[in-house]
Amino acid sequence: MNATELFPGIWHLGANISKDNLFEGMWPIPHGVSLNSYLVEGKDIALIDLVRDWEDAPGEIEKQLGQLGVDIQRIRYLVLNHLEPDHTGWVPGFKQRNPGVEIVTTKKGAELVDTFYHITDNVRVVKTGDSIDLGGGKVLRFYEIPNVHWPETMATYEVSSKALFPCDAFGSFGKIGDRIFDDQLSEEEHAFYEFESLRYYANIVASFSPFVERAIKALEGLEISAICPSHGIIWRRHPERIVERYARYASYYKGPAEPEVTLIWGSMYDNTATATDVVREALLESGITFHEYRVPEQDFSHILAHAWKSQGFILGMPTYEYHMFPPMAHTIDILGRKHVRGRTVFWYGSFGWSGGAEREFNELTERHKLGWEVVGKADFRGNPTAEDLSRLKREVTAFVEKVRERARTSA
Ligand SMILES: Cc1cc2nc3c(=O)[nH]c(=O)nc-3n(C[C@H](O)[C@H](O)[C@H](O)COP(=O)(O)O)c2cc1C
Repeated sequence: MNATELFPGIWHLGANISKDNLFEGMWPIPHGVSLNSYLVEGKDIALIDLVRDWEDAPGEIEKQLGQLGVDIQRIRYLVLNHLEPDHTGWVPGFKQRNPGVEIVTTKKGAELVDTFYHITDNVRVVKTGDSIDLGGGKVLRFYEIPNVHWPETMATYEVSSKALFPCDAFGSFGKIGDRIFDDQLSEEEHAFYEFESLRYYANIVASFSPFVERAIKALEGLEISAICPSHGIIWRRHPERIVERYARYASYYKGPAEPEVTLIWGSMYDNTATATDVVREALLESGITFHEYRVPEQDFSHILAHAWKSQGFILGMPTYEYHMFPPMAHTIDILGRKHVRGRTVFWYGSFGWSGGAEREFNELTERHKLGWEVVGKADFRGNPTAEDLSRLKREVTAFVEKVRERARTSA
């Protein structure tokens, strides 16, 4: 990747992570992820957000600084919007190369700089409204946006260009190529990043949705010419597009979500699988958009993305050792941890003698306060009979109508 100029004196630097396959040690990134950093040059130079020593991202940044003829030691300010190590892991290495650099972060950010890197000297604490004049017409202004995604997070705004650097907010999975701007991408490429931003949102940011709404409100009065996140593409033609998208994703938290169904199921010996064939048939006949996942074969990162936008869930869960089939229990637990609330739900599944899946389902939904409306269930003993299957089909068809009623109308 090469350094790319966004505005006179403002550059995108960064690295693509493409070999490692897990983000935060758990989320698959089959299409990689970018770590974006930005250089603002006035009379003084500031670097906004850094990288972690991951697939030699620091080497990439150094190479790009070399392309711009900027010696690391000339960088006066290191702005840390967010202390998560993917953006800060290289801070100690950077500081070794440039001991005089001034770290700029929030009060909570300064605590975390100490906690993670044991650095306390040359740290400037800023709060909403504070600014740093770099000279040469470049001014950085700071806005705290706590909990998007950690408590210390802030966004940085460059006044002359009106560019916003919001770190994880408005970010996306998916590595970026040489064309890093929204106006350089085809509709097909946009569709790719749209799903990668939904998956990023559902995996990383979803739990903090009320804070996303607050942050969007706090930044509302700002005139923004470009949104330059720490992961993914840069929005300079239509910055409102990614803001509206994030606002919509955040609103799914309270529901209602889209008139779509996510079908998640597991089966040991195919009895629940046989029933799933009928569920799928009913969904296809109903014409509703649905997304099907079998666990544990398919990963919960993708499940979570589709679940986040679907108003309806259908869960196929057999009984296993007086509880639910563990991969299904794990998936529901993840949905609970990510606060996927207020959904319309139908479940089915096979048991051998006394059942047990239902009890665990109730425990999980109560523990996570999911507020799911369970509009139907169809459990059956062993291999489903023709009667079991025709009842299941009728119930799924009725469930789809309920989902359509409950879903947002402006889909
Ligand atoms: C390891 C194992 C544990 C099971 N534990 C229970 C149980 O606790 N209670 C029960 O009613 N059935 C139990 N069963 C029976 C299954 O629920 C039953 O075979 C069911 O049809 C499995 O659905 P599937 O074919 O979709 O995997 C168990 C089956 C297996 C293989």
